[in-house]
Amino acid sequence: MSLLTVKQLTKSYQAGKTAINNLSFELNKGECLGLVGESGCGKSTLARCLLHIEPINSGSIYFKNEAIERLSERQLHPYRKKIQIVFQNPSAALNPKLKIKDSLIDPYAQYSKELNLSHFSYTSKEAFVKQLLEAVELPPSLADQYPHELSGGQRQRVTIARAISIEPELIVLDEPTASLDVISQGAVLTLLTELREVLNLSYLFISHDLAAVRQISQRIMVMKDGKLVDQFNRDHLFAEERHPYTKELISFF
Ligand SMILES: Nc1ncnc2c1ncn2[C@@H]1O[C@H](COP(=O)(O)OP(=O)(O)OP(=O)(O)O)[C@@H](O)[C@H]1O
Repeated sequence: MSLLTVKQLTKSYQAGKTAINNLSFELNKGECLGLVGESGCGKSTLARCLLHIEPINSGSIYFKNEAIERLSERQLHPYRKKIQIVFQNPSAALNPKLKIKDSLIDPYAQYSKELNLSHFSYTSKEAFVKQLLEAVELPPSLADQYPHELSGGQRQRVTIARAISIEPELIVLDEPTASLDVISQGAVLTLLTELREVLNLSYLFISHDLAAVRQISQRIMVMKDGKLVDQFNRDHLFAEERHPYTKELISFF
């Protein structure tokens, strides 16, 4: 079943730059769909358009067959809790003045009246935060610490915990491991894979790093200059019919 369908999406910036050019794809429920391409090809613009952080010029975005690209902020409200995003830089995503427990509770506090959680359960703030920290394999003692007291990898786990706290259906992961060292990267990718299975999540995993995309995704899309140039199952990455640009990315492995 298609969870997210994008049809002929185009986004130009005022400066005249076409960042996304007639892009179409489908993301199926339960899958991790990878999007790879070099810096400046339009990956983050796509993430921002999907989340309505940027307006689009033309095209359609369907979430479970409902067109969401022209919805007002009020109409979008129910979708905001179903689609979460994790950004590259966890330091920018966490308020430095808030303790980890207060950042973690924020989405739940916002949507508590509409939520029907099946994996997590809310009995008290402390207990809920403990469950979230456990889910991302962090010690409960971090709840009372501030972001600057955590490592980069721990901070990214906190932003992941926050994204999963309201049990969304789709998470857009925009370069979530790019700011981490290789060991933390691998551990976060493994964690994301486990969480997808346990929480029945779907991911759009965006990265310039083909190795990371290959590790976590079932299907892979390749983007160049705002266009999709290739799309295939992970097992077909090294197939002869790959686009020359995909082969170029493989050569950097
Ligand atoms: N706010 C903006 N105003 C004008 N042009 C922009 C804006 N944001 C992005 N662009 C341009 O749109 C193109 C796509 O940028 P985008 O950030 O989406 O690429 P990216 O693939 O995510 O790159 P990176 O991995 O470096 O973040 C680039 O040419 C960029 O300069």
